[in-house]
Amino acid sequence: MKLTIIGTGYVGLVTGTCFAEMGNKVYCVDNDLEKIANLKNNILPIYEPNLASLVKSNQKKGDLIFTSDLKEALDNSNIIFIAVGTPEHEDGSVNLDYVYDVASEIADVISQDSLIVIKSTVPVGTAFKVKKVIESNLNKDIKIDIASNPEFLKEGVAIADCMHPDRVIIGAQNDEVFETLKELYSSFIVNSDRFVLMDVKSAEMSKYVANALLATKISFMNEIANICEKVGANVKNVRLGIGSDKRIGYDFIYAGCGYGGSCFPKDVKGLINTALDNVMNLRFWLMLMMSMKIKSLF
Ligand SMILES: NC(=O)c1ccc[n+]([C@@H]2O[C@H](COP(=O)([O-])OP(=O)(O)OC[C@H]3O[C@@H](n4cnc5c(N)ncnc54)[C@H](O)[C@@H]3O)[C@@H](O)[C@H]2O)c1
Ligand SMILES: O=c1ccn([C@@H]2O[C@H](COP(=O)(O)OP(=O)(O)O[C@H]3O[C@H](CO)[C@@H](O)[C@H](O)[C@H]3O)[C@@H](O)[C@H]2O)c(=O)[nH]1
Repeated sequence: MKLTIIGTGYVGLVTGTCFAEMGNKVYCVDNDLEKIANLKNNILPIYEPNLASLVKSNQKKGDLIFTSDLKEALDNSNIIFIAVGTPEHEDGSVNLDYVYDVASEIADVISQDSLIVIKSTVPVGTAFKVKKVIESNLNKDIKIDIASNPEFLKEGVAIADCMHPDRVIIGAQNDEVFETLKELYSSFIVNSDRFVLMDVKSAEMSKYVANALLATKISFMNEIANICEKVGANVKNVRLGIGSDKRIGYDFIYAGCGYGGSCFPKDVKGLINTALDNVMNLRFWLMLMMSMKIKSLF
């Protein structure tokens, strides 16, 4: 298959390279000219075991193309992944500027019917907004399909996570899109049970909920570690004791100094903001309505 990945950062570079290794032709686009120039010379912005050799061999074969020319990429592929950053604003809400900039840039240069796949971690509803931005800026008659395909790789074991995923979540609106993405991922997944197909919004939500639940496990264990220290118990033994219950599991209950990483802090805040924007406001609105009703009785 012929693909474009827009945003050649941690996620874009790793997934683009893995797709190329599986026999696809992949255009990795970035607007950071220095990053692209370096990648063309096999100079990588990150270290991941095995990544450098895969980049080198696939670039040599011509299956992995680094470019800043979005038009060249889109003219040659009709599955387009968006993998740009979604950092946090100061108030903890998600900064979607990079995502929407890419949507406008796609509309400017796209020349054929395409499937746009959102791989960046984005708040629920963003994929449909991206589709709207593209469609409202198009000046040609082009069909756009949209899908959500959140990424779950961990830094340090990114290639292994990408090549052997626990699951691949695909959120889409029609069977054709499900089939296209299942075919693309079929070389990573032999067991078809590991495809989780759903609607677009549930896929977007799943990514935040997974990170928030993992972060909750760690935070809970950190609190337990404090108590263990006070009472003379060893949290490492407690981890072994509770992890053997498969409903709890051994992973993500290692106590430490508090979770960090590039995603947990911002994604937990992202989910809180979604709740505040939706559920909390709704609660406020209902309370206001009720108090107005009570007032009207007197
Ligand atoms: N890093 C991780 O471990 C990880 C794992 C899973 C999901 N995610 C999510 O994936 C997304 C990407 O994360 P990342 O860590 O790869 O980010 P990153 O900052 O490493 O990479 C983003 C890239 O996008 C490029 N970019 C920005 N605007 C562009 C544009 N208009 N055109 C072309 N390129 C553009 C930047 O130059 C940069 O190279 C985020 O939503 C993140 O939350 C990250
Ligand atoms: O038992 C644990 C596991 C992790 N951590 C901490 O949690 C953070 C995140 O660790 P890890 O998950 O290994 O790294 P990330 O690369 O940040 O990956 C997380 O964030 C990514 C971005 O969303 C997701 O794709 C991954 O599935 C998710 O694990 C780090 O500060 C770890 O030290 C602990 O304290 N205890």
